[in-house]
Amino acid sequence: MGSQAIREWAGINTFAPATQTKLLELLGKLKQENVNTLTILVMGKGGVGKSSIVNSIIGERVVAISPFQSEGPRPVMVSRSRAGFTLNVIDTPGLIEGGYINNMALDIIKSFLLNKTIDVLLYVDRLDVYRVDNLDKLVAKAITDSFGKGIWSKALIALTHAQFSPPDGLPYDEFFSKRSEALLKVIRSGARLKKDDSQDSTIPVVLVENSARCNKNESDEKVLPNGTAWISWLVQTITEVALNRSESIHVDKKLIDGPNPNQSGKLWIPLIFALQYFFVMKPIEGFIKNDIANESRPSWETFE
Ligand SMILES: Nc1nc2c(ncn2[C@@H]2O[C@H](COP(=O)(O)OP(=O)(O)OP(=O)(O)O)[C@@H](O)[C@H]2O)c(=O)[nH]1
Repeated sequence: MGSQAIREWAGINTFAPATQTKLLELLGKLKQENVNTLTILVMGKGGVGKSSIVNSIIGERVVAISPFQSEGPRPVMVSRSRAGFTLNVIDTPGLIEGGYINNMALDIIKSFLLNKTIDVLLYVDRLDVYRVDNLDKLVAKAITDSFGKGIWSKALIALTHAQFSPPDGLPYDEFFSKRSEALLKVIRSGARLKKDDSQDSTIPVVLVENSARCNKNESDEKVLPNGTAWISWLVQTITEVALNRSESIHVDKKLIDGPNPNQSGKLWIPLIFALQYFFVMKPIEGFIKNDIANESRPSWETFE
């Protein structure tokens, strides 16, 4: 954002009064803990609702939404301030292109994030999906390879299209819990999180309905089919993740470049030389010495 003045977070005024009260209370809680800036990185596959969720949080149409791939330039950071608190939300391009990890997008995201600190990773996917597959695993792996396992301690998952009726009369909360479990399992596996890893235990999952046709309760708050006011729930969970004991992720050159494969290969060179010396050179040397010792001397070398 350079030296540009950060715009006032006016979009908060578009929320229902009850939601506004809750959000201001959460901002107060963050400030109480000396958190005056919060940077949220939004990532996920294409078309899952990443840009829509950015608009939903900011309360304005700040990034372009498209049923096809968004045309707007991304990554893009949207910053808003309110009562001395600054919120930065970074929207990123989808991580999958034609069935593969979009490594170019990943590189662009990494360079964009250089010298920034990620306080929360908002991993976005859809609720109305019945299976997880290898691509989900690859996305989780790509994120871990880029920012380290620690990023999952600062992560939460948002499932969009939450105003959806599960098939075959399956209860809504049951479908939600099955979908979350399946996604968490594949993410853990892709991110190589082990049972005793601190990142593993608590990746919260929240539901989001970005559609303008989202149902509202009597207080005019946008609600899920189970009655939960989701904007407050989302911001509350973001606040909890931001305030958890794990460190935010500072993206520096070392993190972006990762371990240099040439460098790590070089560590083996002295060992290989040592092994060669003891197991190849030494035996050959011994063999030659032995051979010389055993060699019967030619007659012309013998002085009588
Ligand atoms: N019904 C419904 N539609 C949604 C929701 N979130 C996003 N959409 C729609 O899904 C489409 C894709 O949304 P985007 O926000 O552009 O998704 P994205 O993840 O940024 O997509 P990429 O640009 O491909 O990375 C748009 O047509 C949105 O209107 C949601 O919660 N409910």
